[in-house]
Amino acid sequence: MRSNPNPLRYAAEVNPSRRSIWNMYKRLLIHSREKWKTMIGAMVAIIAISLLEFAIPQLTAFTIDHAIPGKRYDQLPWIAVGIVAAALLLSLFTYVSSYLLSYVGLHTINRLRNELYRHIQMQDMAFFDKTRTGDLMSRITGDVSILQQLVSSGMLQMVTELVTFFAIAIYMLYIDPQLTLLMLATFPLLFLFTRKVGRRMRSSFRAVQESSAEVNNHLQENLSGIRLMKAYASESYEAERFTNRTSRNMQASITANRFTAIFAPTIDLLNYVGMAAVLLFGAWQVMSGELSIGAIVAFLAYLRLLQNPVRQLSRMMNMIQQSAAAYERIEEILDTKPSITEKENARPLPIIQGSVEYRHVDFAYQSDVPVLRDFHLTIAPGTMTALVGSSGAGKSTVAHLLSRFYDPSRGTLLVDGIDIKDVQITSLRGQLGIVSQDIVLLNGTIRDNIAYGKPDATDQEVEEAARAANAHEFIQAFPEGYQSPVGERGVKLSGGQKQRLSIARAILKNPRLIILDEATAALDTESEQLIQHALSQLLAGRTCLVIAHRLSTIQQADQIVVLEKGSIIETGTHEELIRHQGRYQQLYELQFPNRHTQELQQKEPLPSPR
Ligand SMILES: Nc1ncnc2c1ncn2[C@@H]1O[C@H](COP(=O)(O)OP(=O)(O)OP(=O)(O)O)[C@@H](O)[C@H]1O
Repeated sequence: MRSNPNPLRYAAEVNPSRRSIWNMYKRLLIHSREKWKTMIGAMVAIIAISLLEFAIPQLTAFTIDHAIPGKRYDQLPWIAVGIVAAALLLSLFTYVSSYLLSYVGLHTINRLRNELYRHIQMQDMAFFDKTRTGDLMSRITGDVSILQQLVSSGMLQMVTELVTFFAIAIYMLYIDPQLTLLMLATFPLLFLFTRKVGRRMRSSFRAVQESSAEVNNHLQENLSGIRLMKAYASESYEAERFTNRTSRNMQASITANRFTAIFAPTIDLLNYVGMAAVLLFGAWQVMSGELSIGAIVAFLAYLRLLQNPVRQLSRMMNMIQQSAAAYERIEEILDTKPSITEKENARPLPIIQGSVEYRHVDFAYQSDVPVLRDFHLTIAPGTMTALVGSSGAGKSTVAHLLSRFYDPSRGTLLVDGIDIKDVQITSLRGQLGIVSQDIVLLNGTIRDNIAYGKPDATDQEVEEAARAANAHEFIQAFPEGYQSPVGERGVKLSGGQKQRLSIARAILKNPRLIILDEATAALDTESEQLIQHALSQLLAGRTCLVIAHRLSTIQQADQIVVLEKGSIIETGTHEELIRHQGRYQQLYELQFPNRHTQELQQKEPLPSPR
């Protein structure tokens, strides 16, 4: 099998990319495109805010330069009304822009989160083999939420600050180019400083997010395996491991905060240097009569307005870098392409009869460790084939290939003579029923769980399937019957009851092909009989591939395939293989010492196994 071309990277390998901030904005814009009208509304409000912020100092300058020297008492009320009106409009537009941008932001983030979820779902099993659930969860929840913070409040602020900055800078250049250039002289330094610290900041934020994903992983694994932890009384051991992880997370946060803490005072310092220069030079110009007092007061007010966005932007740097680090982790998933994909011209698999052929199949999970070698097997429609062999021989792998969870590295797999790589994956899996020993019950009612493969099933169909699977009686015994909740917070079911539910689920789906991963755990005789009866209902007339752990249940199989180290070493019926006295007979002897073997040996020898 091909190894995943783009496995997710981890902290140590991370080198923050220069492009990720732009990529982040690009993707956010793509997702916000749909709401362009709202964005235009918000932009109009932002421009209005900038104009109003610009108008207020103008009124101050007018008061100082004209109203006061000319003793124009009549103008004072108008100036006051003007300032209050401008302030009212400013509040109104701030509210409008803030609401509209947060609306767009939340919408954008929602779309991004859904895109990410869909992309994760599309990944092949090799991706899930390599990636830890806690890590994926922290990317979908934690990292996306960090971006949410940027989009909902930060983007508004950034756009407002940038518009204000340019509007004021242009106006000031027009009023007094010398003074403005003097003031702007510190800005290249600011830019260089931001760039240098920004990248280091991002990798430290990245480390924070990686370590918090580790904390998530620990929680996810521990809480879902709480019984194991309690059974082995490993609480203090796990608590210590948890403390180590949270400490690493804390250390990473401390480092990241150090950068944040250096940042703001440095920006302030550079701002004050600029201000001192303006003040000295401006005062000198006033003294020499080149500039009015009103102009210098207004200029200083603009300077504050100009420095504000810079100060805000520098504070936001923290948020931007944190978001860029989060975005890098999101992008890694979005850039991961599944290796199991449909061909462009894939067609739906027609309703099948159920013949299966593995044609000289080789397979490896990791390219240097072969798992199946030249595996060749033909299964006739409506028959039962059992796979037996030592643990790790490759039995489950044979079944995984049929579900197209993985693709063979060589050879082909045909269903009804059609290469499964040529058909749409959903149409293949739609005709396949899997009854596995680790039964997954989802949060929902018993009915939802049975109807999982056929959501439009009627109540009658659900009940028929449950009856066929010997599950109806115990379901009825619950106070809420089919509507009883199951899953983490639902009714508690025994192992045998869960198995019967999963058989009912498969019966309702009515597939032509069944993969049955037999339970290893022995059940009590009554449950065993109920399950065997349910299974016989399920298997009747269908093609069935059984991964057999207990040889008692497969003696009626049409063919038994003995696998060792990924190759078939014997094939035949139960009787044929017992007579052959090979590996199957050994396995059988191990499970049932002295049973049948002697009896069969006394009969006429059967033809040799194929
Ligand atoms: N997802 C995986 N990634 C890497 N190696 C795997 C993976 N799944 C199985 N293997 C390896 O492939 C080999 C065959 O595994 P498989 O599960 O098919 O054996 P099995 O015969 O079904 O075993 P068992 O009877 O114990 O369930 C084993 O060596 C196993 O370690």
